Amino acid sequence: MAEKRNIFLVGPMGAGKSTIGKYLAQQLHMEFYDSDQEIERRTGADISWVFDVEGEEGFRQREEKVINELSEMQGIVLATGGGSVKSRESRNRLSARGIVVYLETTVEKQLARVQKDKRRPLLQTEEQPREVLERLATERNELYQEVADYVVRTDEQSAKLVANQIVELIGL
Ligand SMILES: Nc1ncnc2c1ncn2[C@@H]1O[C@H](COP(=O)(O)OP(=O)(O)OP(=O)(O)O)[C@@H](O)[C@H]1O
Ligand SMILES: O=C(O)C1=C[C@@H](O)[C@@H](O)[C@H](O)C1
Ligand SMILES: [Mg+2]
Repeated sequence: MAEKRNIFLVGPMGAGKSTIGKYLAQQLHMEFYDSDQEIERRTGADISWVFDVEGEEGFRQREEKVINELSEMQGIVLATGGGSVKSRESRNRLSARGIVVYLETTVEKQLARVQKDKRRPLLQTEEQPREVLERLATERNELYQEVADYVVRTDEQSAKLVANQIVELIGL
């Protein structure tokens, strides 16, 4: 039997990785995983708690381990954490083990989608959320581009329609 390809979604906070990933997995009858949710499941705590107790460095170590283990599976859709591409190891593993789709959006849309949500520790600082998101975009957009097989905009249509577009694009 042919190897079942994985689909890995990368992109910034509020791009829609978790939401679109679920639709995509439903449409393709694949299993859905989310690295943030997997870290929460394993620690029994939410992401903000892990950042508070272990620092971003501790969170990144957990994230790298979870992505390594999940990406070894076959036939899954994986929504990765927004900062996971900072790890060269994770970028290499994602590229080697599946089709990587970069969900691209604007800082404006990110703000509208995540501003009221208190679960993103990097936005719970003194710095204005817009400035944080712009800084992260400057640091990371080229990493998303580097790892991506496909780039799909998520600011112009609903999450369901974006999932349909991905199915057509990758020809599954
Ligand atoms: N294409 C879309 N159109 C409209 N709303 C969307 C779209 N995609 C996601 N959303 C909404 O934006 C919010 C954030 O989306 P989601 O949690 O999927 O982002 P994420 O990329 O997983 O972010 P994070 O990296 O922080 O986990 C959710 O409330 C979701 O319903
Ligand atoms: O962009 C980031 O660094 C993050 C994105 C989220 O998915 C979570 O992994 C966490 O809030 C950090
Ligand atoms: Mg998510």
